[in-house]
Amino acid sequence: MPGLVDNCDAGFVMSMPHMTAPADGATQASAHRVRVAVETPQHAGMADVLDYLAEAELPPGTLLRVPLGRRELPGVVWPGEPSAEEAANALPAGQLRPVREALLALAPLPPAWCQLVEFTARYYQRAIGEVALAVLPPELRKLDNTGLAKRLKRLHKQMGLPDPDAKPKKRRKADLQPEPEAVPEVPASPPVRPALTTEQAEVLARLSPQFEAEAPACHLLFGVTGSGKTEVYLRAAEQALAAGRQALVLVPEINLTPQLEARFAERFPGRRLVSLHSGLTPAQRLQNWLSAHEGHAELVLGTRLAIFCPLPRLGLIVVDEEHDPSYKQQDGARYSARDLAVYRGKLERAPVLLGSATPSLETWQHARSGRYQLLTMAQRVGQGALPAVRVVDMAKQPTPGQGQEAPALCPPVLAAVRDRIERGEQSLLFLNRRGFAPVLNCGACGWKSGCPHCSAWRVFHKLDRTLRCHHCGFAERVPKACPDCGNLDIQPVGRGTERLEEQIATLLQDVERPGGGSVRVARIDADTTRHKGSLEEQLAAVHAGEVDVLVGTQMITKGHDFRRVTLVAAVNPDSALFAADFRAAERLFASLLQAGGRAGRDAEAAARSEMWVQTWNPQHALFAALKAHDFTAFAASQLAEREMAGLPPYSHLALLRTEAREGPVAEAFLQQARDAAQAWLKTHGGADVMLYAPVPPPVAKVAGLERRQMLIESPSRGALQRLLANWLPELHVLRSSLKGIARWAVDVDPLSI
Ligand SMILES: Nc1ncnc2c1ncn2[C@@H]1O[C@H](COP(=O)(O)OP(=O)(O)OP(=O)(O)O)[C@@H](O)[C@H]1O
Ligand SMILES: [Zn+2]
Repeated sequence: MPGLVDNCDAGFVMSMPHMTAPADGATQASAHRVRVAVETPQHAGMADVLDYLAEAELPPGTLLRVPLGRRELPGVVWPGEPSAEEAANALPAGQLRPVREALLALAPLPPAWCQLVEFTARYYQRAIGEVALAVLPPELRKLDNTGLAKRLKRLHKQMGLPDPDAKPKKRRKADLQPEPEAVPEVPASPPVRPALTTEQAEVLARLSPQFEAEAPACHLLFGVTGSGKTEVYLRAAEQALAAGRQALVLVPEINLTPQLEARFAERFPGRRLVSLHSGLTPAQRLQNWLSAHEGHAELVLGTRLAIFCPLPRLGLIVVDEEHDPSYKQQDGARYSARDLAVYRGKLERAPVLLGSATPSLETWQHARSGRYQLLTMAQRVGQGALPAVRVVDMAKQPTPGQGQEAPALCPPVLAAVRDRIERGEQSLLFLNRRGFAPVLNCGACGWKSGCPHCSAWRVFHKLDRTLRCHHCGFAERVPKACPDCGNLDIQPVGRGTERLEEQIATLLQDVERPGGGSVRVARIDADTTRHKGSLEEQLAAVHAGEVDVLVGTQMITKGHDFRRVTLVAAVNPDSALFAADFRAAERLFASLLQAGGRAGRDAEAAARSEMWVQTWNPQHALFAALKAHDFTAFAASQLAEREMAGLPPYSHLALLRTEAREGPVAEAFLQQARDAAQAWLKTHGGADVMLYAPVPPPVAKVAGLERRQMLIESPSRGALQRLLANWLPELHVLRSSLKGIARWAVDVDPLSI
């Protein structure tokens, strides 16, 4: 296979666009050769660090604009020497094209940033240039020196800093380290800090020395819901800041950033805090990123993309809810921000704090083996008890009449909700499925609302009367009659949050609130929160007690510190129990425990707080662990199963996915890829790497393309990585030899298979 790769490279070298005679004509003897990471088209099989000529020596990390073919692209001067092979293939200076513009207004990206990007590219099997450019703020890639200087000027003005123009540009080259920050003025009244609980104090006592350690460790803060993990993050950040360093705090979802931002802003008045997530305007995102990169921002809060934010004085990385699947990027370089946080902490000698009440089994395993330090908080703050978990056997509930659907809530759960309303407390109903009904059905001919482009049903959304595919987005107005037989009576089957909200309002219409008036039911999910600020508004109404029953998807079960909720009900968790995916149980347990964790956070109401689970499988071991709030027991049983089955964390996985118009074409691609891999393994000794047969994923067709995937597994991460690095370049060639392959991609450490 290496032979094939070499040939392929050679073939492309001949037609490499940047190799054509220098159109720009400039090849002065005084020019300097620079290695530049650019986004080369992947299918071209080109190297992604290319040589160019610059008028002056440019420090690694300098952002530039370079010509590639007929285009002009952003690039980054890449550190390190070319490999022997690259050096042998290097072009004579006379054939190199000159750099168009070096963006010297921006301080070079730090070496640690380049190293993080390079590691990401290697590990997730992408090109360096692709990763480097993809993780920069999109706005930055468009700017030239003038535009950049303007942004920096604006930033400095906002921050009350001296005008950057006042300083000579030379600073950039002479002094790559940003200048130390002046300590901002601290306002007269310091913020109120609660006295630490015993457990918080113990955890922080163990964490403290890490801020001075030569090689700080990675920690798992394993704290039950409501144990006050956020307070630990705040105190840890305080220490980092006191040492003159910057703190990076990651949260899984954008919707968790505003409340965290508020808590940090309140605790750190006068300190510079910025957020980084995809919900910001491009200009805001650039501004915040610049502030972090220049070393002004002391606290950076963000979602997974923030892991790539350059921080010259990084002194702490917190990953809240570290188990959350949102930390895994789902396209391009499919990186795990949680895993990169661990790498980055080591690289930049910053302590890492992973927090969760239900750690991922990978992290849990590392904590048990001593690779991570385990910090435990088993008690809720201030006498708060965890809610009593009640598992309802749905098989024992009254059966609905012929042709009727069972009510959304069975009698005991409904009674419990009524109780809460009568006491003026809140209930939270958790259903992880949005829309009104997952499918419409014609009773006369059996027509169902399938998506014409996907192997999936289209979901009925009642509010705008559409049928919407949640896979490809295809939407149409709901038909008045069955498209096949004309029957007027087409019925929704199953239940999403929209329908649940409606049914709950009906079920509770005879209930009177203590203050008078009818019950107030609200819903929060991706559909009700599309507009900027709407989520905050809706959450504020819940916190203010203007809602009696809140219906929602997992959006409402994560992280929120609801003080009035004393009942949480999981309306229909069963579907996840039998999902084919090996992580389904782990994920369900985490989401139920998180959901339950929203109840009884107020000590005064904790004793009467409950979590109800409606299930047809009450005997499932997962519910026993949930009842006992026993993550440890659940993890032990899951780990035993994983070990037997040779699944993570006992093995390492990669998933090769491909899409084509025709299923057999996709299969043929994977089959040939598999043969090639096996041939490589045979000659290079990779007996411990296992290649499975290509299979369709659970939803096999999306947007008109057939999907197939192939699992690669090995107990050795190194062996798996070696195979991928040698094998994937060949797939670019294979793809061009097969007609009809739309795309292929590899997912290293996939979340689901
Ligand atoms: N030492 C303390 N004294 C008093 N109140 C505290 C203390 N620490 C935390 N709290 C309060 O306890 C509540 C729960 O804390 P927090 O939200 O940090 O819990 P958590 O562990 O992050 O929970 P979850 O995993 O559910 O998000 C918050 O209202 C917080 O203000
Ligand atoms: Zn579709």
